[in-house]
Order: sequence, then structure tokens, then C-alpha cells
Amino acid sequence: MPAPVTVRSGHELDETSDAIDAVNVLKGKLWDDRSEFDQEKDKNTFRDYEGACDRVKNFYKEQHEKQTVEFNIKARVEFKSKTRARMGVWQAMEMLNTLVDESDPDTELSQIEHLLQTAEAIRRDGKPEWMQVTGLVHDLGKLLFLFGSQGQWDVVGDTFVVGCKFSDKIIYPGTFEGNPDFYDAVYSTENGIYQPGCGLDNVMLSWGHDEYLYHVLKDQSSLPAEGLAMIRYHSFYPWHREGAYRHLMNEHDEQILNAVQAFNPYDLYSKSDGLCDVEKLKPYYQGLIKKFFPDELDW
Ligand SMILES: O[C@H]1[C@H](O)[C@@H](O)[C@H](O)[C@@H](O)[C@H]1O
Ligand SMILES: [Fe+2]
Ligand SMILES: [Fe+2]
Repeated sequence: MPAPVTVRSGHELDETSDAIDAVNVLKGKLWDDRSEFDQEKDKNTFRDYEGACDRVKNFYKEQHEKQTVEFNIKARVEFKSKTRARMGVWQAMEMLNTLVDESDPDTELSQIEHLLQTAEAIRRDGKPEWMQVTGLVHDLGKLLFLFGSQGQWDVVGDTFVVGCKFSDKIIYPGTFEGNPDFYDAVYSTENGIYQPGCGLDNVMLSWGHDEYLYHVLKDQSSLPAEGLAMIRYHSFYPWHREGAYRHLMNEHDEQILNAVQAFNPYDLYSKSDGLCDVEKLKPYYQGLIKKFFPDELDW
């Protein structure tokens, strides 16, 4: 008699624990779905330009009115005409720390925080060292602001192509009505001064921290082509996020688009991560810097 009871109760126990397992699986699934949903919701709150404050709106109005072809040619000539400073990467990060980016609706943290948050998010995901160090330096081009830029409008913010029609995929597209190029017979056409399929290398992007840093680092670092592309195009949201300017791309640009898109979430979503302990992280990142950059660079 006792045997069947044991068997029965054992069986009941099995059933009970199966049921508990099933409930837990279900709960886990609900929890996963829920956290995914919450994450999505959080992600949707980034880059809200409609709800952005006047600081951001005024910034873009000024930028979109002043980034002309003429200005862009002059900015490139000016860039090539001199070296602005000579210093190491960490020193550059510290120097940049005084800047608060007027174009950014998502963070008011210092730039060193943003650079470390980006690099740390990349490191946490087990990505290679070159990508971590790319995250660490990607916004150092904002130093331009301390090197005699005309304001923030020629340093920060999203980028776009000049010399052809301003894409309606750019944020606040209506503000281009204040840009003289908007009325130019050539610059206002779909291809403008470019040949379809000419490749982004042959296209002039609005001048700012991406383009500047790319030119500084292309001959002064051992970053791979993907890292340099992440730097050069990380603010080119109309292209990497909104799908604009496909008609100007060549085959090579398809590959770099993947790289830039892989980088973007680390740049954008790490802005809500906790603060970094700068002093604690410094030795690790100084080690990485040594691997990819000379002790001092021409800026
Ligand atoms: O406001 C931000 C900021 O200036 C970033 O550094 C830039 O890369 C982004 O494209 C822009 O939206
Ligand atoms: Fe940036
Ligand atoms: Fe950034």
C-alpha cells in the first residue's frame, strides 16, 4: 500500500514542480517581453526633436541656414591651412570637457562622460578593442569649438549633404528655407554637383566634428577603415538611420553603412547609462590609446 502512495505523491510532486516550472517560464517570458517593451519605450524617447527645448531648435535653425557649399569649401581650406594644437588623446578628452553640446536633446553630461559611456557600452558587449577606442574618441572632433569655430553650428549636430537638394529626412527640414543654397539652380536638384553612385567619399558632408576628426585621425592612427567610417558618419542620421542619399552611394558604402549602424546604438543609447568613474577607467583606456595612437597628435 505505501508504495503506490509514494509513487502517487512523487507523481503529484512532479506534476506540481512541472506546473511551477511552466508558470516560471511563462513569468520569465512575460518579464522578458515586458522589459523589451520598456526598453523600446525608452529608446523611443531619444532624439525627440519635436518635443526638444528651444536651445536645440535654435541650434538647428542656425546650422541649417549657415551650412552652405561656400562655407563648406572655406572650412576645408581653413582646416588644411594649419595645425591647431599638438597633444595626446587623453589630454584632448580633458580639454573637451568644458563643452556642453547645444544640439543634443538627450544628454547634458560632460563630453568625457559621453565618450566613456560609449566606450564602456561597446566593451560590455565584448566588441574588439579598435571599436572600444573608436567609441572613446568619436566625438573629440568637437574640439573644433575650442579651435576658433564660428559657433556650435559648425561643430555639433546631425550632418547632411551640401551641394544637392536638402533631404526631407533631415530633422527640421523646413529650416533650410533660410539657406541660400535652397534657391540655387544646381544645389537644389536631386544630384546637385554629384554623379549618382559617386560614393560618399566624393560627397561634401556639412562640416563639423565628424569630418574634422576623420581627417585628423586617418593618417595618425591605426584604426581600421570601419572605425574611421564610424567616426566620419556617426552624425549622418539622414543616411544611416533614415535611408536618405542612397543614390549617391557606391558598393563600398554599403559595407561602411553596416559598420556605422552597428556603432550608432552605443553612441545614442549609452547616454542614459550610469555615470562612469573616470579615474578608475583611465588606466585601461590609456592602454588602449597607446595601441592605436601616437603619444601626441597634430590637431
Ligand atoms: O546632438 C548630437 C551630438 O552633437 C552628437 O555628437 C552627434 O554625433 C549627433 O549626430 C547629434 O545629434
Ligand atoms: Fe557626435
Ligand atoms: Fe557621441
